[in-house]
Amino acid sequence: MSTDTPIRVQVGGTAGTDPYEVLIGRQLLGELPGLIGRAKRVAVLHPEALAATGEALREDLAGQGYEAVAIQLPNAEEAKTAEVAAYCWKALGQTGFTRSDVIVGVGGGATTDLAGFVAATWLRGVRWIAVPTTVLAMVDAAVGGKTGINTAEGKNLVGAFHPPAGVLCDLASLDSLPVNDYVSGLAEIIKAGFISDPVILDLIEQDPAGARTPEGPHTAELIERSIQVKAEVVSADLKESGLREILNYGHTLGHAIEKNERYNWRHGAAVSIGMVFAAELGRLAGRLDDATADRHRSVLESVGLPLTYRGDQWPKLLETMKVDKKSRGDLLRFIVLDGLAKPVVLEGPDPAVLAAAYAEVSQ
Ligand SMILES: NC(=O)c1ccc[n+]([C@@H]2O[C@H](COP(=O)([O-])OP(=O)(O)OC[C@H]3O[C@@H](n4cnc5c(N)ncnc54)[C@H](O)[C@@H]3O)[C@@H](O)[C@H]2O)c1
Ligand SMILES: O=C(O)C(=O)C[C@@H](O)[C@H](O)[C@H](O)COP(=O)(O)O
Ligand SMILES: [Zn+2]
Repeated sequence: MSTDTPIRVQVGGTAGTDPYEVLIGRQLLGELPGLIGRAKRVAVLHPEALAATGEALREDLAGQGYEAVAIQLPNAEEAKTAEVAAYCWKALGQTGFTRSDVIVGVGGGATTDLAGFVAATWLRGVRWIAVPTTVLAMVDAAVGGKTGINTAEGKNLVGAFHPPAGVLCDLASLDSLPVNDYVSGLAEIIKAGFISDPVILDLIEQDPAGARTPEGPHTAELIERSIQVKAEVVSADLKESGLREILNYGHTLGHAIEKNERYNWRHGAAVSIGMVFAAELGRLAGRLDDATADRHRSVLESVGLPLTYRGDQWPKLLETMKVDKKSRGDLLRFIVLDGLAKPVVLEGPDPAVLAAAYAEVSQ
């Protein structure tokens, strides 16, 4: 991909939603003023790990005449709490942040989820721009307008649908990402492959080692294809009244594992195990063929993602899954595959089938 001209993917613009663009390329910060528009104040929310980036951006915006403040957040999931949101609300209040001002979230998915949530709740909604700096945030978290925080009872239990005004994916930011975080993002890329675009799986299988680094031969294509999948789905169903549930493939168990690990695991690692579980569930429910189910294990393992979790945790995980957002009353619902790229909802599976699927991923 030429990195001079960014790739532009349009999201939304249907069913009364405002359209916005996801830009993929390098040196994209020049696009920010156009997105910020006539705001007087800009709040740059960034994680501790990107303190220098956040401050440089604040200075740059201040130099352009904006009243710019930087708000530093804890790294990773520690940012996705009610306390951190309240800290941001206080900072915005002290800055005199109005409805015409703009929030910029620069960081991984935890940062963009929190920044978007603060934007959704401040004055009942202000504009925000996502500048994702991890693979996972580029291909998934920053696109689609799901924003939120975790509670002790579960992942993302509090939140709002509040799409950004634009998303700037600067591939250069991936150079500083630790390999574990890079690989975590591959889980969502692989998810996009299984639910919608199998070329993604072919590209990773051709060169799994290359897929683990930003220098890999297919990095830009993998990111772009995954963003296309996400963009198509959320454009058709922003508020998850149907189709959007397919993006939750692997997340029913994945989120329960994250809660069980007190949010100390990376999201992609938990979703990886969740996808192996969902594949086994699909197979045991008589829907998914053996080859596609087995392909989950091989492709996830080839890039270094985990496939198994502690067997003795099943009763707790099952309890947590009951408050998954796809549940309806007492009915557990899962996304499974009816075949490659054919996601469907499996409602109320037999508890024995669920336990048998978990036995296949338990250590
Ligand atoms: N809203 C959605 O649709 C959606 C979709 C998928 C995932 N998510 C959420 O995204 C979160 C996971 O996001 P993530 O995988 O990006 O993890 P993350 O945001 O926790 O980032 C991982 C770590 O990398 C640091 N970091 C970020 N960018 C960096 C860079 N360029 N160089 C060095 N360090 C950097 C972060 O500070 C953090 O410590 C989860 O909370 C998950 O629930 C949301
Ligand atoms: O965008 C979506 O919709 C997704 O389900 C994408 C997931 O990768 C993401 O982790 C999302 O935050 C999960 O949403 P939740 O509603 O299950 O919390
Ligand atoms: Zn996810």
